[in-house]
Amino acid sequence: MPPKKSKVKSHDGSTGSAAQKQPKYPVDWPQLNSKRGYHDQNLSLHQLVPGQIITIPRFWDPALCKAYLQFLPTLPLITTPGKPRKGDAVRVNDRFQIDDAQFAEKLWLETPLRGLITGTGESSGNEMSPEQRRELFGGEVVGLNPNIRIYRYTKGQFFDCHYDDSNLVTIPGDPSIPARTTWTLLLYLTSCSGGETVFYPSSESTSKKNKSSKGEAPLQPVSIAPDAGLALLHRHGADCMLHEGREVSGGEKWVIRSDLCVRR
Ligand SMILES: O=C(O)CCC(=O)C(=O)O
Ligand SMILES: [Fe+2]
Repeated sequence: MPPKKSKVKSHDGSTGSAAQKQPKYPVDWPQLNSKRGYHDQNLSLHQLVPGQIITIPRFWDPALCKAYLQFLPTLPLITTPGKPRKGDAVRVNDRFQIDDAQFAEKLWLETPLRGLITGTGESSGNEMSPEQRRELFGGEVVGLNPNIRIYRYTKGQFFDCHYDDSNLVTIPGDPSIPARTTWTLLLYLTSCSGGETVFYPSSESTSKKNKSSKGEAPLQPVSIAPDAGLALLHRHGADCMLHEGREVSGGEKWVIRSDLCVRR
């Protein structure tokens, strides 16, 4: 059953909350090049809902997930303050948020992500022209949002239905790049019970991209179960699908969140 849509759209609260201050120290993230490396993994983009949801199974290997799962609990995660800001979705989890352009760049350059997104490193399928890639990702993808979020959901925690906003960001460098976020990146580090990320397609959000038309049977929710190493990308901003992170019923769900950025 799709959730009731409230009159006011809830947002992901990604522009930051006054209740959560930015840490001022550099974070010593574990190295991204795990022993097994990425090159022999036959990674590719899977368009689960064309133009809306893409998955990359086995994006991170088990050793890399493990290294991060040992490190991330040492960060000062903050349990959701009781009341969301007006217009923000109810999110009940533990979160660490930081503007870390260096780490965002590493995630972009030192993993297969750039190759997969720009088409220079894809090993199978998805032969797309540069124009098709621009159309799909909303422009020339130049990197990831420096705003990195780490989520931990334990039993009973969830992220209620919302839409993710597109934000204007600057990717530092020489020269720096003015950019806009177009797709959300969620990287799951664990598998767990419950905790699925569920999307509720509407004919408006999919008709342009998915050729569904009015009068067809109601579109079914699309559910993605957290799976260690799986990356999920979904379009956000004006064409974002309503979605939620369902309640975790067993184990822990750990996620690294950033966004694809296009040049503006
Ligand atoms: O944790 C999830 O499954 C969803 C997270 C999400 O929707 C968000 O970060 O905006
Ligand atoms: Fe979201």
